[in-house]
Amino acid sequence: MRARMPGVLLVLDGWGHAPPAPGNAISEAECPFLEGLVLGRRGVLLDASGGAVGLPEGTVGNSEIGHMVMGAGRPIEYDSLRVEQQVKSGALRSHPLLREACVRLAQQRGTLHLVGLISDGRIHSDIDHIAEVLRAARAHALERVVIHAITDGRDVPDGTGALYLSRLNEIVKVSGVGAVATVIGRNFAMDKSGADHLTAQAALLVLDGRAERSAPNAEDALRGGAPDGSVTATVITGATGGPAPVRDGDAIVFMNFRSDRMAPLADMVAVLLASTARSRVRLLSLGHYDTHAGIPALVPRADASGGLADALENSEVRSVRIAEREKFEHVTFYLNGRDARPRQQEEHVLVPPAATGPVQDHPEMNLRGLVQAVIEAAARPDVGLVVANLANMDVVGHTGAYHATRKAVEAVDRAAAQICSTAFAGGRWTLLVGDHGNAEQMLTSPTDGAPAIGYGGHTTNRVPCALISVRGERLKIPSGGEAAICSVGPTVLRLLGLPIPAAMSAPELVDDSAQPIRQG
Ligand SMILES: O=C(O)[C@@H](CO)OP(=O)(O)O
Ligand SMILES: [Mn+2]
Ligand SMILES: [Mn+2]
Repeated sequence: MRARMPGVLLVLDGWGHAPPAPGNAISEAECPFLEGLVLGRRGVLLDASGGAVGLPEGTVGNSEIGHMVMGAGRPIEYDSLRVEQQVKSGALRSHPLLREACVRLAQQRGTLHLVGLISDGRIHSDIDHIAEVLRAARAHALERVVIHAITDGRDVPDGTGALYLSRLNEIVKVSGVGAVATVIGRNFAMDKSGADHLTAQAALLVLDGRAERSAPNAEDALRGGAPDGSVTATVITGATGGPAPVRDGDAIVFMNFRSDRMAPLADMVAVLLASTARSRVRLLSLGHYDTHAGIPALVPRADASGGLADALENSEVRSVRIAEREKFEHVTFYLNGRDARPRQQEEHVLVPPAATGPVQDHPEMNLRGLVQAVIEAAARPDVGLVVANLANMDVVGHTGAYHATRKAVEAVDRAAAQICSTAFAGGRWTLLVGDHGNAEQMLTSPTDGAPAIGYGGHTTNRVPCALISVRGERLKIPSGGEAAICSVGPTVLRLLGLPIPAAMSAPELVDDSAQPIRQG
């Protein structure tokens, strides 16, 4: 079926809104098109963080929850919220799978290994969850518990790694059990680019204590001057008295609640264990991981089905999903409610990278290729909806490189303007929205009163959402005064002229009073 009113959904990744200020790479960039959308009457501001989308209150948004709730048309309890609920209720500590693992370890004097990102960025992990599992280990009187610490510097300011490792040592001291056995940066342990040699360094460190260097304690592992995310594999000799290789019968708990960046390591660990006669090692993960290994999760995922993808499929409306590598899963798997089933009416275009090397050296990434793909798809009369993610403000923003991020904003501005005008000329509406803030705030104070330092992470700021419509409709915030990016799914369906499923409880944002849509 052809959509009566075809359109384009552009997710401008990391497009948040904040008042003009130093460190606001958007207000300080030359971006007349985006600025006009926000300042003019075409746009509204939407919540993209905390409880409004299904995250714990006060938590910054992220690309997974952002795309998921846009597609689902309602807030979805994110993994971090579910873990937090289980911590509060005590259910995590007494979880049957954890209990079973601990009982076995206690009987056989095995070692519990915890592998996790050590920060409170709360995008992939929270250091407090480690404290909770250590309490469980203590309750079972486990003698050997070791922590394989992954240093962050992306979800929290770079350079704070040592602070978090000393906080971890405090947690260990208070819980009376555990020791940090190894340290490695997230750029190795949580690589998801498919660079197996990076993942392997982390896997061999965890499994066999294999590393080129050692340090007497965790904080000393950071003394080499590398960014926190790039700390090379280090064995800690002090507390554990040398490496703590995984023996058959041990248990490993992956402590990140988010899957995407931990799944490659978890999978490699599973394969290496099986090939080295350690198949009785119990593997568990805090949240559900999309692995081949099928690792049991302590906290199951929330259902995000019944959203945009199902509605498009049911109405037989064709959509084309377009992104560069970094955000490809977001416009497909996550937008579809973490559902990888192929759909007949859906086409995917993976835009290849334009250049190699540090992204801050080519902040425009491959916007040229992406714009071309969007324009080609939008020209096809059989395509009802084109969805594309313009990743630059997030991907370049994460480097913390301010000047490059401004360039990224300017490149996105030009690309979005070109797409909108071409779509408009072809009779299509375009809805533009951020999935969470990033580029609008690139300074932060790590502790109250401390001077601001550079920061490339996500924010809790609201995000702009704007409509360029052929029929002249505008967006409105429903009475009550607030809306979140969960409204994107129903708004897209409304603009396409399709029925909105009951599961999408968020209000659509099309303002009838400005330009009534003739039904039928
Ligand atoms: O890169 C990532 O893993 C996170 C930040 O840690 O960002 P996003 O949610 O945009 O993927
Ligand atoms: Mn994002
Ligand atoms: Mn990001």
